[in-house]
Order: sequence, then structure tokens, then C-alpha cells
Amino acid sequence: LSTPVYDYVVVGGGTAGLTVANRLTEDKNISVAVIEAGFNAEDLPEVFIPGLIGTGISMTTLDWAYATVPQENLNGRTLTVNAGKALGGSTVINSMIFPRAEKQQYDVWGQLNNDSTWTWPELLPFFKKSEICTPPNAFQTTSGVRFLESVHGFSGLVKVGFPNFFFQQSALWRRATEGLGFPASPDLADGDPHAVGIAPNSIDAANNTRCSAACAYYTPFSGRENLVVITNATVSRILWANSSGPNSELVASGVEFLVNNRTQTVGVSREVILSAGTIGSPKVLELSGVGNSTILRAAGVTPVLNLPTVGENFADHVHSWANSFTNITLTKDVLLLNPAFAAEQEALWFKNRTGLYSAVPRSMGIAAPSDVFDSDELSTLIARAEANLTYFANQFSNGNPALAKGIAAQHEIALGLYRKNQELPLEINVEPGYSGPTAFSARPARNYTSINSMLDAPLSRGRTHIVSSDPLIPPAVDPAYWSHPFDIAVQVGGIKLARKMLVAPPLDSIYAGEFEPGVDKDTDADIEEWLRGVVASDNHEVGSLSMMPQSFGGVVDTSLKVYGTTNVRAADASIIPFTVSAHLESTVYMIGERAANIIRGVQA
Ligand SMILES: Cc1cc2nc3c(=O)[nH]c(=O)nc-3n(C[C@H](O)[C@H](O)[C@H](O)COP(=O)(O)OP(=O)(O)OC[C@H]3O[C@@H](n4cnc5c(N)ncnc54)[C@H](O)[C@@H]3O)c2cc1C
Repeated sequence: LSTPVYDYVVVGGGTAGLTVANRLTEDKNISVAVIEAGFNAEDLPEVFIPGLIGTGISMTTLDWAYATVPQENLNGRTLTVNAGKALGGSTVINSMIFPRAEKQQYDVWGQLNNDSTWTWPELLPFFKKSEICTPPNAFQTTSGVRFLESVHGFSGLVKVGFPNFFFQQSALWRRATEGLGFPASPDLADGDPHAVGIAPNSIDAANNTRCSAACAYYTPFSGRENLVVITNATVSRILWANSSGPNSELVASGVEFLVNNRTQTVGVSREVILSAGTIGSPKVLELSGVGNSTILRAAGVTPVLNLPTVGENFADHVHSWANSFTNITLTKDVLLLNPAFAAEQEALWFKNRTGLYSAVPRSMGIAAPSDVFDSDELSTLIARAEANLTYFANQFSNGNPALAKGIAAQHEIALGLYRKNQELPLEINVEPGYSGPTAFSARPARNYTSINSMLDAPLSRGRTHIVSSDPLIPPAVDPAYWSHPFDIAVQVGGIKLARKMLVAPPLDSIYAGEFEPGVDKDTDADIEEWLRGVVASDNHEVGSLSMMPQSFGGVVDTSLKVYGTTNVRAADASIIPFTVSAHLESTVYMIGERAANIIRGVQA
């Protein structure tokens, strides 16, 4: 049998991968093969019923569930970084929260690359291009949804809408938070999220079902003859042509993958696009011989191109919580406490798409430094970080001088934004029920109000690298959480802010005592110690194939091309050089849309 050859081969049919594949195959003359390790899970209730979010990550078939190496700063704990393993990638198991980050943070990508096309005003058209938004109806508007038509798209493919019901805590929390000085957001997608509001969701508002990347970019187009999707197929490596490109660059000629442990190959005539996610994409590149030669040799892979920063500059958001008992009767807890009630609610979803499973209402906001620290505390933290800037940049760069410069540049920019109160370090959102580290069976069987507090702008940087030439062996993922002291101070500050919110009027009217961290965790040191034992990954990992100049230790250039290759690009969360303060899905779709345009050589 002859090997099939496609114009483009996309490695990973996830959020960005399906976006790129869809847009390229709009041209009937272009053929694209997508190779995806997972299966098409769109017909699973755990996937399409919004209220079942969280179930996906308990299904090993849908989740890579990457284990970190023991985290030195978190009591040596091994944490799980979840990532979707299905057609649609992480959008199949995520929480469907769909806001955007702060303009200034996207602008940093342009600043690091001296390229204004990677800044907010130039990227906004790609955010809009990806979405088909259903504006809020009268009920949603009366319930507090605020909406700016000018920042949304209405002819894209990802269905975006708002919840069709709200828990009592949502409005109480928003009023409490506004009372603490947070402005009311005109729209959480407007690039200015230092505010509170109701988040949009990646949901089909017509029938209250999840809209994953598969729902948006694949299912309606599965009949395209020029789009071939191969599922249950794990890519093991890129194949290189014997001849090299003009500057002795590597030329990809195909992709090798495993189906039921049998090796298969496809050929590629134009380009390979790596879209296997922040942990999957560097893994494939390293298995293909591109990376830090010392690390590759130790894993048993023969190096073909020494690109030592592959897998480095890894950053992740870090999750924590404060929660209280509440004296209201309807919270999400009731679904766990009362199985008969849960069954009724699920039946309502099937009957007419209503009930508590029909939406994931989320009121949220992004805190500014001034919400977390007083001005003296902040000045001291910034001054200390500036004084130690070179030390930490060297620490985080794994011995690579160019990357040390890149990380130093990132820290310098971040600290400059902190001084202007513009680096937004924390997401705070209200959970209308229990959210925290204690299992259902181990906590009091009561109703809760929880505040999720996420470190969204970490200065810490880690890495992910293969440890074996076997493509089925997971890489060693080391996010190096909390390796910068600034991150610890922010996360401790986040718990104090969350606690303040729980007892601020009018949320105080439903407060029935703190559960976690617990009143005995009084001082900053107490909170820090508790957090070390409980914080979790927010599954927002980025940066392992960073878009930065080579002089800064980047792996891809601003056309997303991997340095030293003629025809391999990356398009997924791995290219984000500087993490942004938002859930990442909308940002990754934007990257996919932008990547497709770059590949096609057209403007927005
Ligand atoms: C549990 C969870 C909750 C989240 N909640 C939210 C949220 O509410 N809102 C939000 O905005 N963001 C959320 N996120 C983050 C967001 O969904 C991701 O950042 C984003 O979808 C990542 O897109 P990606 O294209 O980089 O990777 P993915 O979408 O993960 O796609 C990578 C794809 O590559 C495949 N793959 C990997 N390795 C191989 C290989 N060797 N061969 C073949 N295929 C391979 C994977 O199976 C996957 O399908 C969440 C993430 C998770 C995991």
C-alpha cells in the first residue's frame, strides 16, 4: 500500500488543531489530515451536558492526566495537570468559561517579539472570527449579564452564550465585590477584565449543550472530502526528508503514528502543524529529534537539531479556594447530597434543556495588585523581585543563556505592569457550592459558598521533557510551581481577598462560618503552609514552544514556524510566551484562527 500524502498534517485534533484544519480545508484544493490520539466523544452525556462539567476529568479515556514530578515548593506533592484526550482536545472536558484576558498582557507577546501584529488590537479580529455569539436575552440581562456587541463575533463557529439560570450567590457576590471597589464589567471579553461580571460560556444557547472544538470546527464539516481525521492515533514523530532546506534547515516529509501499537505513516507535501497542546507538542518535537540534545540522548532519542529551549518556559495557573458554610438551601451541593433531586434535574435537561444541568453560571473577576496588596507591600515585593531578577531568570532557564534573557525580559515587563497596577495577577470567582481540596465523603454534608482564587500571572517557569523514546511514556512535567516568591505572596493575598469577599455585604447575609482554610489559619504563614499542601493546577499550561526571538530562547517565530525547520509550525497554547490572566480557550481559538491565516498567507 502506498503512503497517503496530504498538503498539511495537523498533529492533535484539539482546540487549535481543529481550528487550523477547518480553515485550511475551506479551500477545496487543500488536503489536510488531522491525527488525534483520542476518540470522538461528542455523543457522551458527560461531554455534551453542561452541568456535568468535571466528570470528564474523572474519565481516564478522556484525560491525559499528566502527573507532575514531585513539586519541591508544594511539600513534594505530585499534582495532576489535566488535558483533554479526544477530538476537540481540552474543550471536551473543560469548564466552558469563555472570557478574554487583559489587553496589556496580549501586548506583551508583541513587545517580546517586536511585532505589533501580536497585540490586542490586531488579535481582536481573530477572537471575533472564532465565535458565533448569542447575545443575552431579557432574562439574562435582568439577571446581570452585561454585553458589548462591538467586541463579539456573530459569524464564527464556536457557539458562545450565557447561562439560563443563576444561583443566588452569584448576584450577592458581585454586589459584595463591587462594594470592595471592583468595577462592574461592561463585558468580560472586552480586554479590560479588572472588574466583575458574568462570564460567557462556550455553549450552544439554542439547546444548552457544550460547544467543543469538535462541535464547532469538525462535526458540521465532517463531510469535507479534503479533511481526513484519524482518531485513536498517537503521533510518535515527525519524519524528516533526507535533503534539507535552503539554510540546511530540516524539512518534514511525513508523520509517524501508532494505532493499536502498529506504526503507520502519512506523507506531507507542505507543512506539519503541531497542535498537541503545551505538553503534547514539545513531546512530539523531542521524539522527532528536535530539542536539547543532552535531554534527547538521555531519553534514547538521536538528536537531529539542537533547539535547547523546546519544553522550557512552561507556566501554569495555580488554583486555590476559600469556602464557607451557607444558610441558603439551593446550591450545587444539593445535587450531591440529594441523588433524587439530581435525577430530577437531569431529567429536566433531557426534557426541555432546563434545570441545574443546563448551564455553568459563573460570576467572576480579575483582581489588580491594588486589590491584593497595600502600596507599601506591593512596592517591597516589586523591589525584591527586581533586585533578584537575574538570579531567577538564570534559575528558570535550565542553563540556557538566551532563555535567561527572555525570562528576564518577561519579568521586567511584568514588574513594570505591576508598578502601573496593570499586571492582573489573580482570578477570583464564586462557586455556588463546595469548591476546595476535601473529598465529598470527608467534608461536612452541608451547603457551601466558595471563592476560587487563581494565581493567573505566575513569574515561576518550569519545563516538560521526554524521558523515553517510547511515545506511549508520558513526559516529565515540572511546572516548578511557586518557585518565585512573588507567586506565593500573590496566592496568599488571594485567599485573604476571598475571605474578605465571603463576609462582605450582602454576601455576609448567607455566611454561616468559614470551613477552609479554617479559622485557625490566621497569619500569612499559616495560610501559606496550608496552601502548600492543597493548591492544584488550573490546567492552563502554556509556553513550552514559546513564540520569542531566538535571542530570547524562543522555539517558534512570529509566523509560528519552529526555528531550524522549513515547514513545521506550532499552533496551540504552547506558543504563548507570557501567560495571560484568563481561562485560555478563547485565546487558543484566536491562535488557531491566526495560524490558519498565516499559513494561507492572508490577512484577517
Ligand atoms: C479540566 C480543564 C478545565 C478547563 N477549563 C477551562 C475553562 O473553563 N475555560 C477556558 O477557557 N479554558 C479552560 N481550560 C483550558 C483550555 O481548555 C485549554 O487551555 C485549551 O483548550 C488548550 O488548547 P490546545 O489546542 O493547546 O490543546 P488541546 O485542546 O488540549 O489539544 C491537544 C490535542 O492533541 C492531542 N494529542 C496530544 N498528544 C498527541 C499525540 N502524540 N498524537 C496525537 N494527538 C495528540 C490531544 O489528545 C488533544 O486532543 C481547561 C482545561 C482543562 C483540562
